Amino acid sequence: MSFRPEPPYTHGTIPRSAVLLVNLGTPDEPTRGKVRSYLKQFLSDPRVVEVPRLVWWCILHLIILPFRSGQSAAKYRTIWTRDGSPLRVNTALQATRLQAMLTERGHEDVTVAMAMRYGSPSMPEVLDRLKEEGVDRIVVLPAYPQYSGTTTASIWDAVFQHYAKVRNIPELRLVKHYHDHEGYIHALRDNVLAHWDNHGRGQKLVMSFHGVPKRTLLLGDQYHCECYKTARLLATALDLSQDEYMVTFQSRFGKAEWLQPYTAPTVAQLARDGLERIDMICPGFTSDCLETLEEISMEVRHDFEAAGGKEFHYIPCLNASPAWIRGLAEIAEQHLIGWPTILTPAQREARRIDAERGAARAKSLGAPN
Ligand SMILES: C=CC1=C(C)c2cc3[nH]c(cc4nc(cc5[nH]c(cc1n2)c(C)c5CCC(=O)O)C(CCC(=O)O)=C4C)c(C)c3C=C
Ligand SMILES: [Fe+2]
Ligand SMILES: [Fe+2]
Repeated sequence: MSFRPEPPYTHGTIPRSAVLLVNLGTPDEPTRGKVRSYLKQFLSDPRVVEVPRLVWWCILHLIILPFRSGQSAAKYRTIWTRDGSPLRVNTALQATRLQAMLTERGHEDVTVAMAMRYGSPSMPEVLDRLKEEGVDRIVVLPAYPQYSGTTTASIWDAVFQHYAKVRNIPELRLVKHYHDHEGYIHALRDNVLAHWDNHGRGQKLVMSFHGVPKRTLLLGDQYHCECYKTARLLATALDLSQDEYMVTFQSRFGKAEWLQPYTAPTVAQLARDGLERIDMICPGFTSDCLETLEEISMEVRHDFEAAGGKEFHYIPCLNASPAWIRGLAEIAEQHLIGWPTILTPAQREARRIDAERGAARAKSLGAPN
């Protein structure tokens, strides 16, 4: 086996640290072809679908991809923005703002980058770029507050698969979860309070999390418990009693049982029970995406109204809200601890000389200015 080529090693360079924000991924365009290739990569991941590979290959290629790609593309078209998929736009903005926030907090020697587990910018592409930039310490920060084998662990798989082909591996720290982190809970609370200030308050706050097969819970995945802990902490921060909020699970895929209660039928039942107004928040998604903007804010809204509900309020995700960027900076700082992210004057001077040397080397190799 041969390893990937390494950039030349120079004695005395100060390695940089990086925070890599990783989200799920999204198609490049809302077309059948692009959605198909995205779904193919996503749904071929054995962490996401735990069905024997040969059986699943047939189901995926003969049923799911031919039928779902066009249907999903049509849904993506309803949420697409001028700048592209909301998930990618929001994640990119979070990375830019996190970079600024960390610099403001004194961490001048940290690069913030973002990558997608499926699709682009891909993890191998971004990890290679960080190496070229002289990064030798990386905090991998998944966009998922709650740990799940289907999501967080799959990001780690991608990290390990990439570095299995690399000779000089950077120092790595993997953030497992932050479902109960103060910065995260406070940012959620601020979001809800801001919504209530502007639009008044509903009779119930429904907290909808992405579902996973129930089997994964029975086999030891802690995701379900972490969703409930987030919900409890948010309810406490908002001073809600038990009957003022509830937890549901959305986005069921396939015929197997997933975590219950399912969001859509539950919300319809609330309307039939006489609730006129509900507020919905999706705390497990840190960026708005297809699952929040289309499934919740369009489909579930329709289900609630069709069952007699009057007012359905969707509270947007944290996205790049100042409170959440502060929360992300605090989470990143806790994992950057001990790494030289704040330079001494001597290191700053050494870094300047490094940069000059790098520019001179690039010039001698004929790189444009
Ligand atoms: C097939 C099984 C799936 C599991 C298990 C699953 C878990 C899971 N997903 C997210 C977050 C997101 N999922 C998104 C889209 C999406 N999810 C699945 C399937 C599973 N997810 C599919 C097939 C799709 C694609 C859309 C569709 O065809 O329905 C997204 C949005 C992506 C976007 O482009 O906007 C997110 C985010 C979590 C957090 C999770 C488990 C905890
Ligand atoms: Fe999903
Ligand atoms: Fe549990």
